[in-house]
This record gives sequence, C-alpha cells and structure tokens, in this order.
Amino acid sequence: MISISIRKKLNMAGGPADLVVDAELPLQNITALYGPSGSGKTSLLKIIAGLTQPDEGFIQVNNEVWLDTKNKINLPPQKRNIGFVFQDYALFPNMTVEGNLRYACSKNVDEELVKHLLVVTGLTAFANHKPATLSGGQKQRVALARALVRKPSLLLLDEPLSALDNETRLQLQQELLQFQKEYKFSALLVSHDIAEIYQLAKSVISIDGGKVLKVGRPAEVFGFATNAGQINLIGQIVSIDNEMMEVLADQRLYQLKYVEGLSVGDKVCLAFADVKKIG
Ligand SMILES: Nc1ncnc2c1ncn2[C@@H]1O[C@H](COP(=O)(O)OP(=O)(O)OP(=O)(O)O)[C@@H](O)[C@H]1O
Repeated sequence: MISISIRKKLNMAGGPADLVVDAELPLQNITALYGPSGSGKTSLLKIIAGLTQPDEGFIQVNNEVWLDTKNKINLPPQKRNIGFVFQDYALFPNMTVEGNLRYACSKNVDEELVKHLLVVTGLTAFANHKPATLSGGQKQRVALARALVRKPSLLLLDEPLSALDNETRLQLQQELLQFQKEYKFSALLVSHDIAEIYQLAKSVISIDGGKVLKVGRPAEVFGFATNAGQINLIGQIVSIDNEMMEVLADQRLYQLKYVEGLSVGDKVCLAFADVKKIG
C-alpha cells in the first residue's frame, strides 16, 4: 500500500486554499487522479516526487517512509524511487533514444531491460535516433520506457497521453495496460478523460479545490449512464462480474446484464429498443 497524507497552502484561483489529501493507493495498480484545472493535481504529484514541500505530510511507499514532517524525514527527489512521465515528454533532446534510457539508469544499467523495453515499445530501430526525429506517440513511448527502466516503486503519469491524436492515444492506452500487466508497476495517473480512466485505472481519486471529493472504482466515482435517448452505441466491455457487465460507450459507462459468450475487451453494439407508450 502507498499511504499519502499531505496538507499544503496553495494560491488557488479563488484565493488561498489548502490542498488536503489523505489517500491509500493500492500497489501494482493504476490509480487515477481526476479533477478540474487548478484543483491541485500537479501540486500533489510534485509533493509525492519531492519537488514541492508540503506544510505537513506523511508519505510511505512499500514500507519506505519518503516524508514524515513530524519526524523530520524528507527524502530528496533522487532518493525516491519514482518514474515521472509528463504530457510534453521532457526527453533529453541531445541524447539518442537509447541514451535517454541509459541516462535514467545512472550507473546501474540493466542491459537486458533496456533491450527489452526498446523491443516492447517498438523503438529498437530508432535506438540511435534523437527525439526530434520521432512522432509524438514514439516520444511518449520513449518517456514511458525511460520511466520504467528505473524500476520505479511509483510511476507518476501527468496527463501523459493528452498531447496525442485520438488514434495514437487509444493505442498507447492499450500499450500502457500491457506494460502494467508485464511490469506490475504502481501508478498515479492524472487524467481529464473519463473513458481513459475507465480503461486504465482500477480506482479514482476525484479532487476539486484541493479537497478529495470521492475515492472508489471508476463506476462508483462517475456513476453509471442510463439510456439517454441514443438508439445504437458502439462500446467495449470493461468488466464482467456477477452476471453483470460494464460497457464503456461514448465516454459513459453502462451496466447491463451479462450476455453469454462475451468477454472483457470485446467490442459490442448496444441497441436500446425499449418502446414505452407515453401518450
Ligand atoms: N508552490 C506553490 N505554492 C502555492 N500555490 C501553488 C504552488 N504551485 C501551484 N500553486 C497553485 O495551486 C493551484 C493548483 O495548481 P495545480 O497545477 O496543482 O493544478 P492542476 O489541478 O494540476 O491543474 P491543471 O489541470 O490545469 O494542470 C493553482 O492555482 C496554482 O497557481
């Protein structure tokens, strides 16, 4: 379990307000951090990374205390085993793709892991290229590989896919899920995209004005959609449980009775054919 309990005064749009977060993140899972612009998401990530100091706080990751203001413990960023992936990639422009990965390892280069990450991200042929010659999707794959090569205890993903076009974004969502299955990392993912959160995260922390509003599974935080006048919708099954299935369609989650033969990941067409006399 990852325990986070912090408080910091921020200068928010409406005046000074405290960012107050008390949360437990499950290990080996992606937790989403969802909230409007200016609600304190990036500030929380920076506090976890040790880049911003909170007024009070306690952070423990895998039994290692990173921050305990009461007991004057405050590990510097380089001692916190964190991987950070930003929206704008933040790659070293003067280094090759492989150079970016090696630099992230500092002295302990795991040759096998570097090679493997280049293969799984489809970047082997680009290992000697500089970032400027890559597409946005490829740059973000480098950024992800560079974060993973450090075998982080916690991966902080600050809207990592939001600069990408829709097709590349959907593809990288699937790749991120595959990486998660393979490397079993724990991650906190900032995202504004509810569909992305349903796809990637097991749990969500929703914040606004620096305060936690809700914590739970995506369906608990965002609720289920009802048939809102649509006749046909294309969606994807995101979970099957207890004779029920959850289908994500058009950025909303529908809870429906399970239909024999379907599995998680299947694309389905929802057809709403209820006819009710209304007059
Ligand atoms: N070190 C700081 N001290 C005081 N206030 C800060 C500090 N850093 C950021 N703020 C303020 O805190 C508020 C929240 O900023 P933050 O970047 O955390 O929001 P966010 O939820 O990540 O927004 P966005 O989605 O737009 O990136 C902003 O109003 C910002 O000006």
